[in-house]
Amino acid sequence: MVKICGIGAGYVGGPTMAVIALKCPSIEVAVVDISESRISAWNSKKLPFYEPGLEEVVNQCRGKNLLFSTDVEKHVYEADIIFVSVNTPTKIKGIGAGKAADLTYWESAARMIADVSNSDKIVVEKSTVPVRTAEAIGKILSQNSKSKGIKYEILSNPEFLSEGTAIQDLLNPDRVLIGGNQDPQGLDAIQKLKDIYAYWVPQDRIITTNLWSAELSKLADNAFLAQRISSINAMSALCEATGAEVSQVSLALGKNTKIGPKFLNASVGFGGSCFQKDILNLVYICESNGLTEVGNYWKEVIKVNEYQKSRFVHRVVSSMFNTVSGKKIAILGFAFKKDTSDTRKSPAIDVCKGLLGDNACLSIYDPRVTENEIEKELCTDGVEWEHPMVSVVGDAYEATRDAHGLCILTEWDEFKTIDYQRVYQNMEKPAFVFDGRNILDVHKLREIGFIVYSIGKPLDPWLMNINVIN
Ligand SMILES: NC(=O)C1=CN([C@@H]2O[C@H](COP(=O)(O)OP(=O)(O)OC[C@H]3O[C@@H](n4cnc5c(N)ncnc54)[C@H](O)[C@@H]3O)[C@@H](O)[C@H]2O)C=CC1
Ligand SMILES: O=C(O)[C@H]1O[C@H](OP(=O)(O)OP(=O)(O)OC[C@H]2O[C@@H](n3ccc(=O)[nH]c3=O)[C@H](O)[C@@H]2O)[C@H](O)[C@@H](O)[C@@H]1O
Repeated sequence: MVKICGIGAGYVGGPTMAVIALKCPSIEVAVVDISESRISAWNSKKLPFYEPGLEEVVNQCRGKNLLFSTDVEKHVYEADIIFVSVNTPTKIKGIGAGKAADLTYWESAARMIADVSNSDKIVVEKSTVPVRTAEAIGKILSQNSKSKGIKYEILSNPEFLSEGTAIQDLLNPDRVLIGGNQDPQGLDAIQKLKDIYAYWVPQDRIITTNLWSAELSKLADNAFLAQRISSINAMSALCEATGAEVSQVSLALGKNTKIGPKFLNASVGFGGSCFQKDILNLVYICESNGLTEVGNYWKEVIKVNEYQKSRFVHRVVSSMFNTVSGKKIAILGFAFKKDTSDTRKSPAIDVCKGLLGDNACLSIYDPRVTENEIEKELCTDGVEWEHPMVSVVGDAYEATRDAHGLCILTEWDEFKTIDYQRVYQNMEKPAFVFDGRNILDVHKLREIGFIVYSIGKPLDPWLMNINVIN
């Protein structure tokens, strides 16, 4: 029986390994992590994060051919194939700080693999890594196992799932990308990994390339997606200045088959743990290769994203008579997108911090994010949570009661069906709505009496003559 070990039980490692276990009943899958709390959550009824469909998949396989353990060494020792899905955050200090990927976790996993292994292994890079990481990992593995005569084959098999739709994405991927050495051993390893995916993925969706193309394709993929969002967000600012409507512009663009309709929703800015970190990493790689202009090109994607978030905060403050000091503002949605409990790099963090900087009182509601998570994100730099200006509440009506304004920061479906008439009655007047996700019906809200700002839509007459100073 083939044995797989997945190192890293996070948003990628957990769902990916669970789907492999589901689709390959004859393969034993062990998911290991150094975090005891993560592993005990995977072994409990309440999984470590919310992801639609994940619980069902885990419940079908856990205790059969899927197990979660902190006994990292044992399962690495026993495995034929090791998937490494550890975190690769942006470095916060030292050379390349603020841009380069921090490969500490990866290197420590590689050294541990070399230490405990006693048989040949295929090591699969699932984490997103800088191009040519496989070369470094290969050296660490081979140099540290020389005396044992073990052969390692390294494959790059980047993950393209999106949070909120991870299970669907894994069950029915657009494509699976496998990069490997183009020599007989490398091609043999590629075939072995292809055989696993072939249990459920059609052959023509499994693409094979050399190692460096696979590693770089993942960074390019995220950079292209984020670039589309920054492009439409840049257009949204121009729409507001000219009377065009960004959703109509998106529709027109999306009907061009050369462009396509996806990733054209203007928003308060993109979030999530990866877009920013992967673009910064790409910029660093460009600069390290002397390609300053190329790096500068990609940097602009992040700059526009920062601009979009601060533009939103300025709209809120300037619309409300240039002061939000002491005013209650309801924040609806804190996750970085709907259908996830993940708050990493959520635009809500910067918007909340911006409003708190202007002394607003925030009442925050998110259907899936806990108070603990919100506290962790907002209380950086040793700030105490006993923040009299922030409260986390259990529903949208409570959040909006006696508020002067409400901000939609995540596109949760339930925010579309709130009784806005009731919300209006219970708010201070004039009552403001700032829709950072363009999910509400602006005309209906205006009929109720709200003053409405919706990203990239024609401005409310109230807001027309207010200049946004950045
Ligand atoms: N979150 C996402 O949607 C996607 C993430 N990725 C990439 O996948 C990688 C992982 O991302 P996430 O799952 O979001 O991160 P995560 O932070 O949720 O999970 C990483 C896990 O690895 C564990 N870990 C770290 N070092 C370890 C070691 N030496 N031994 C055992 N466990 C160790 C950590 O304790 C943590 O639980 C990153 O490179 C990311 O860029 C790729 C596609 C999608
Ligand atoms: O490497 C990764 O981590 C993953 O990053 C993204 O997935 P994810 O961040 O989970 O979610 P997305 O749906 O891409 O959304 C990212 C952010 O962009 C925002 N967004 C997305 C689409 C859009 O049209 N407009 C927009 O503002 C979302 O609200 C969210 O804040 C990519 O879509 C995945 O292919 C990739 O595997």
